[in-house]
Amino acid sequence: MPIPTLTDLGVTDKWQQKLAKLHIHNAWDAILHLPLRYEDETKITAIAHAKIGESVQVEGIVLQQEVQFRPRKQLLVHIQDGMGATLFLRFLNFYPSQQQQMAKGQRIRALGEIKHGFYGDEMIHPKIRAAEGAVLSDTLTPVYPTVSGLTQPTLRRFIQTALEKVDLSDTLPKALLHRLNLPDVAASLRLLHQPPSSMNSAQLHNGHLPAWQRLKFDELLAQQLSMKLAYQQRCQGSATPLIGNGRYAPILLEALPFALTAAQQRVVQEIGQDLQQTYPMHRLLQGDVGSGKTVVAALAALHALEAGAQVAIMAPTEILAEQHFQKFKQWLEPMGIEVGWLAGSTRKKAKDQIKTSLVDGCLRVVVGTHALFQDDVVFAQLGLVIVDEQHRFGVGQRLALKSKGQDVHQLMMSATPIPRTLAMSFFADLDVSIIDELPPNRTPIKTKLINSGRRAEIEAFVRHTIKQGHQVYWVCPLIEESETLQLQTAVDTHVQLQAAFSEYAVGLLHGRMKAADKAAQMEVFKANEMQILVATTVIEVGVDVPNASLMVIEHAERMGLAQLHQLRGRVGRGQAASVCVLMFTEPLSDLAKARLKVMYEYTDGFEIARQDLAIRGPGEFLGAKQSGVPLLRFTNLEDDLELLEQARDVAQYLIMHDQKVVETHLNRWLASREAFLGV
Ligand SMILES: Nc1ncnc2c1ncn2[C@@H]1O[C@H](COP(=O)(O)OP(=O)(O)OP(=O)(O)O)[C@@H](O)[C@H]1O
Repeated sequence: MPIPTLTDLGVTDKWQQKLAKLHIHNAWDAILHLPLRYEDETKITAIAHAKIGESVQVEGIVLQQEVQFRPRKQLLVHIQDGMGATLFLRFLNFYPSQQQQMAKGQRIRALGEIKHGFYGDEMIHPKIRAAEGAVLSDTLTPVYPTVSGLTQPTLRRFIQTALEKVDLSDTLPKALLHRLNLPDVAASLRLLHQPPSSMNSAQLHNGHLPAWQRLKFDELLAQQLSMKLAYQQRCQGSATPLIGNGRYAPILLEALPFALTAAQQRVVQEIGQDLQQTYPMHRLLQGDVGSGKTVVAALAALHALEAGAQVAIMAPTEILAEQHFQKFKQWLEPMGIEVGWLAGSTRKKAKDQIKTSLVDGCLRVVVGTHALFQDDVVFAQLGLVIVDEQHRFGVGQRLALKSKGQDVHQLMMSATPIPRTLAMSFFADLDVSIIDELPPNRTPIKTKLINSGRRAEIEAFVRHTIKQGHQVYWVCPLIEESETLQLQTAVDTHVQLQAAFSEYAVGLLHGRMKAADKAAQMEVFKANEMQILVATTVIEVGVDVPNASLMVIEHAERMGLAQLHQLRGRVGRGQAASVCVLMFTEPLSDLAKARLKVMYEYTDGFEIARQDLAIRGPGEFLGAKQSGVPLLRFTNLEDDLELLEQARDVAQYLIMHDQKVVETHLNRWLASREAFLGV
């Protein structure tokens, strides 16, 4: 049965516009609009028994009513219940009609929270009704999130009608629900919208309540089903299988100054197998900072090249793309493979040349930024796309890239470790390879938390580090003075450090510099012709200078965990013992303290990501808005891992054995635009 529209429910246009603001577009949306809290109008509480902080309904006769003008205009009503106890009702805004309703001698009911006031116990702005003829309701009264101009009774009426008109027969088989110990969906929804008076708010807001578990399960199941179907669809798609002939990869392995770690070997194999399939690879390569993803990407590229395909490597910033470009050139050109470069700042003539050689197929490998997505970049035979830091690219860009070559193989790399729960939930349509091992002989990075007042000590330590032959990053969060954020500018710091370290070369790198200037600074730093590099967070991702062993981060308290972890990962990449100094300025917020503590205690990216998730919640963690990652509405992934695992298994089972259930369940859940698809 189709889901009724709002018009079917008898909601007029005027109200539909209000409901749209609450993201309610049809009857199912209305049903999923769950109460914020509940009011108890099922009973009358004796004033003497009402506790401070409790929301109750009392009944009494008005003893006195008074409009006061100091300290501000307010209406004060004093009532007394049948047992002789009294209570004040206070209104800061009021109408003459209310004054009439609460005239002296009237018997009224007041519903609100009991507070301890100046005159004694009181309710502020309680809901008032005449006691005469009033009945007690059978169920708790839901209070919904609403918008101005849409009152609770009106909204309640719409939702009530929706509950009556929508076919709430269960989408899941009884036996399955029984096995999972979940209640039926209609009962669950009715319970949350109209709970019996025997329940209280705490019980109703407990996520472990069977009714909540059922909604969460349904939501997770719908998510898992649609991702699995997307995955199936991909597996039915066609892509050119890339069969490597072993011509290039062994040459690179031979030339590297190190042997691959076991983890690198494993993921290279996983990728190699994917590339040989007739459907497109969508693989996410995860590895902590410095775990050696670049060489894995290069081996994947060589595999595709051996099979005669073209390869595009894309990074989110020019500095990172440039670095990949240099590495790929260094590794591939000795084998006679030319590597092209295409970024926003590339001059038109050079761009045109690259484009021509991509379309005629002479150029087999190109590295660049999102400039690679432009419509006029056409490939003769694109077979593999490698996207670094994939979470930084919008979905739109990824799709644009997909359209470059019919169903090309895609390898996405991420140094932001995604905790298992999130990966399982949101990347169920991707295959994931994890490099869970760092190259050998790395000395763990030592993290020090130092108050910015102790700058002189830090400078002494910088000098000591340089004397040992190593280099230093000095990171400042902003480049310009901002009144609101009194952050020290990188430009100022550069001047200061130049003065303090006049015997050394001190460079500067910030986001407003031209790409070529940035690249030039990096080159000088890499060659150790510069000992200190003052930088904004442009160096956050991917910069690889193994000789740098000290990182100083100013105003670390202002940065997020993922960013700090990425920054810290710029050191500890060689064999020297590395140190990361997190400078902070007091006072510290609780959040800042929590973050700095995590940075001090953990170095493992996955553990930091887990902590980050716990501190910020999945929404912010994933940066849903930018990444377009769909979010769940009822489920809290940290608490509901078990449900997620069940939903995953059930989804797998249903897809194989019960198409009908899959269809009905998805039909219902996808009807809500604001459900997990979140778009
Ligand atoms: N198996 C290995 N043994 C020793 N060194 C390695 C190995 N693999 C990579 N390296 C070196 O480790 C450093 C880090 O590698 P790479 O830049 O690929 O890291 P990454 O995973 O891309 O990290 P990030 O996300 O921080 O950029 C590089 O200098 C690289 O040459």
